[in-house]
Amino acid sequence: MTALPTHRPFLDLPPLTGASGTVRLPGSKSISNRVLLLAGLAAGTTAVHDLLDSDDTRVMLDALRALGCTLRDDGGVLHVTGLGGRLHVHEADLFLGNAGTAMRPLTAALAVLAATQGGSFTLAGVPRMHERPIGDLVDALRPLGCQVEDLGTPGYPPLRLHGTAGGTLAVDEPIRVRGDVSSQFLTALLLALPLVAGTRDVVITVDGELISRPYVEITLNLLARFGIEVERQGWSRFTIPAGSRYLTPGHIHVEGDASSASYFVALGAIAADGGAPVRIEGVGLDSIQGDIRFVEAAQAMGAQVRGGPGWLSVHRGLWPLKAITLDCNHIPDAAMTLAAMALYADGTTRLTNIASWRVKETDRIAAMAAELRRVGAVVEEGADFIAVTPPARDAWRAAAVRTYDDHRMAMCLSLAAFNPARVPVRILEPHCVAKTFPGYFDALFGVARARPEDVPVITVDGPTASGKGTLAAEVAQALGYHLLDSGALYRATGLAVMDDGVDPADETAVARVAGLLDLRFDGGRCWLRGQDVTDALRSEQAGMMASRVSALPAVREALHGLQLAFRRAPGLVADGRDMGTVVFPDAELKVYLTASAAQRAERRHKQLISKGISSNIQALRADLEARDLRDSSRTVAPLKPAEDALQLDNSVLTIDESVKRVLGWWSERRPFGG
Ligand SMILES: Nc1ncnc2c1ncn2[C@@H]1O[C@H](COP(=O)(O)OP(=O)(O)O)[C@@H](O)[C@H]1O
Ligand SMILES: Nc1ccn([C@H]2C[C@H](O)[C@@H](COP(=O)(O)OP(=O)(O)O)O2)c(=O)n1
Repeated sequence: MTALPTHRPFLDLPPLTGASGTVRLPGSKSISNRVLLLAGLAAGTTAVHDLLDSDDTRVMLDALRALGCTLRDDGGVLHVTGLGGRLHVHEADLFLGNAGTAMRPLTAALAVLAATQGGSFTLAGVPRMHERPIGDLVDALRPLGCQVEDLGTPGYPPLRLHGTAGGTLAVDEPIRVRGDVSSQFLTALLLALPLVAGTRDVVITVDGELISRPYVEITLNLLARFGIEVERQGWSRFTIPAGSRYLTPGHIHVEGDASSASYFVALGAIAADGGAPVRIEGVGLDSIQGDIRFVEAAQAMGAQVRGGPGWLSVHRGLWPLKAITLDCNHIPDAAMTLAAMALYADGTTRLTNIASWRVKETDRIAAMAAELRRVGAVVEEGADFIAVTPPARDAWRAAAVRTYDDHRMAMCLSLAAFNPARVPVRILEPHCVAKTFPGYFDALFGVARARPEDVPVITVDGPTASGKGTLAAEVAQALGYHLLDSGALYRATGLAVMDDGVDPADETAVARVAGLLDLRFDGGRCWLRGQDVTDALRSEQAGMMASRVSALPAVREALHGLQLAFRRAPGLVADGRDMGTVVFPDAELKVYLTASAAQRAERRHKQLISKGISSNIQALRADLEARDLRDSSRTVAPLKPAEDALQLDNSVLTIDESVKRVLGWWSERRPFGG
């Protein structure tokens, strides 16, 4: 399962220039939550493969668990043992975050179950969820005899669903539901009403024009996988046949999220060339998700797309992209990505029939208009349309864009980083992507390229035990940047030299070892020639040996390219002795960190004790002073502050205070203000 992204207030994207390579998509949110509910209602155990791990699926899983379903994760396959249509738990308070795909169907299912088997359930979410309408669903449920109590504003969550055992529902007449605000109300009824289709057909009729039909198709498709063959007359009448029962298919595979694919289709159209396209795996032209038709819209704007079952391959065709006018009713979520592609079009792109955007995670029409204007676009918005005219080249602005706790805002706006003006983009509250795509930014940086000179670098140089490593790691973590512990490269060279029995004074031989260093950093551990050397690297012996071999010019030369390769989007924090003076002379911020020798000896002493290594503080101090002397008196790349470095003596500062100081300096240098 994917790790959730760290909550950080912002993530800065450097200007990006190209993209190529493969992205493996996480599972579809719409399919995941429907499958979970169906598996939870069915009898028996369903093995769910490739389930999306995200905020929205997590709240659904928590709800199923609270209702008495058994969930077992077996090496990435989730085994769900369902209720078999019988309530195991008759009272529960469920928190459903901002997941419409959990709130709507659970409301319908629990209303029906409480009304027939007795129970009391409250369903609540985050404040935004309490602004998202559910009245049309409640209006469909109440005439059946379901007791739905508004706990806040009528027509909006939170709700309480209750009833007494032995109740029956009035399902002889067709059940009417409005289809023109959200198709999720119809989906919710379709998923829940098989529970009461024992002895007679249950008919649902839709009032008004049904929007977002592709999502209803997903519902019908998945119901069929669970043994329920709904008969459909056009898009206005749906019949659940008498005797319908949820039957687990045993195993079910969740395909990749077609809406998530849209960002990478767009990326390919904007930034990949034919020789090295962006390949998307997990969803393909055979997808059951309506948003796969985003591909046609992207093609209309100029994307070159090939695809097959479970894959797509995209590169740039027309450039600039072609502005289009499109009715987006069939791709409500993915259409947002067209608004971002419009930044690179040859005129005004007009997306129409998108009124449903206004009742999603946020008012997406207003939010998109405001944020695209912030980067420099000219945007017109109406009740159900948005029209985007790209910024002229010199009108692009380095903007801090808001994301409104809306994953799609964050993912769409990241595409603004490909601007021709080479200005960076700051994404505020970027962790909102966890709603559907926790690894989005890693996936983006995995395929997107930046010019090295556009990738920001912060250097932290200074003597041993001044706290460089600690400070650099914390700053990198706060900014979401990569980390280069350059000392580790010299230490690893030292270890390899000792291993091979090479004379540390033989410059050519040591440089050869450095040039062939087989070193890998992974999950906070370090591997040398396939062996975990994380602890060995930190030994004082490795430090001393590193200090010796690092004085050899040929060794420094051999490690130079390796260090430069760490400069990758979104940014780098590099610690060492010569990061600011030699390796990254153009770094935007250079910090020279010092502390008194007494402080440093004491810190190292404590550090060693905490690792269970005994040491003598006097000897440590003598060693570190010897190392300072050698590091600063060598002829090549000696330890000294870069001319433009900011000095920070942290003798009397805590780690937190040092980190705050450096982040403060950094924010002053960024072009975003504040
Ligand atoms: N500002 C600070 N105040 C107190 N202790 C610190 C501070 N910065 C770092 N330390 C501690 O000092 C020790 C050495 O820090 P480290 O980051 O390993 O130094 P370096 O990379 O410069 O050799 C660590 O145990 C760390 O927790
Ligand atoms: N950029 C660098 C980093 C380290 N070195 C050398 C000099 C140092 O004494 C050793 C070990 O560095 P490291 O940063 O790991 O050591 P400390 O954690 O500061 O004790 O490597 C260097 O010459 N240039």
